[in-house]
Amino acid sequence: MILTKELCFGYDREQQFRFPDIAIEKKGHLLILGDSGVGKTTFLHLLAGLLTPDSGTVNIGETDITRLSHRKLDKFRGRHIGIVFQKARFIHALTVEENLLLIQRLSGVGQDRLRVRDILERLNIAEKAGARGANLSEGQKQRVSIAAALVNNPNVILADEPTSSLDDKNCMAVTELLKEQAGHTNASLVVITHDQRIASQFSNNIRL
Ligand SMILES: Nc1ncnc2c1ncn2[C@@H]1O[C@H](COP(=O)(O)OP(=O)(O)OP(=O)(O)O)[C@@H](O)[C@H]1O
Repeated sequence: MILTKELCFGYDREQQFRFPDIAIEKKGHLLILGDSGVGKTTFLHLLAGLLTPDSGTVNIGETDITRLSHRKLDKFRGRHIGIVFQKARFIHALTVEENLLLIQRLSGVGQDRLRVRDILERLNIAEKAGARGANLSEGQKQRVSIAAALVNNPNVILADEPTSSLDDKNCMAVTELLKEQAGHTNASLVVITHDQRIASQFSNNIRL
């Protein structure tokens, strides 16, 4: 579950953002639409605890993440928040499987090879487990990015423009996949985008 209240943030004094309150239950989805520059990524980074608000709260389950120390927040994020970045972020010297195992180890949950295999199979990229980043297509990189966000079974999945570089067919498939995976792990899903194509796939959406 994710709940925000009266979130305000400014990179400087000139431009202050005030975000709408959101409340998403387990297995709930929210699509956040908005034109370029309105603050979508900023909002997502506040939800992920990557930025600290000037005021307001972000509750994930019972925890107000705005009150955690940096160290506790890093640990909390690793265990409970999965972020699908627009561009896949992984270590190219390692294989897909090694990258996912590393994410598990760094988050302190312990390595679970079966979970890694399972998530790769569900995302239809199991045959790429031994491949390195440079040898993957854009669509495959996108799926690895989703696998990386989901490998620790997060309570909240935050996706930053997950479909912007995809064609119509893959765009629909990735959105469905995110919703399906969120349902599978009882997670709350927040997707931010300026991609109007996916608006109809979400019954719950707001515009910034
Ligand atoms: N690190 C930063 N320092 C200062 N200003 C920033 C920083 N990051 C973003 N901004 C500014 O904050 C505003 C909102 O940026 P943000 O990336 O949140 O928008 P967005 O809606 O996600 O845009 P886009 O759809 O183009 O990615 C922009 O005017 C941007 O220039």
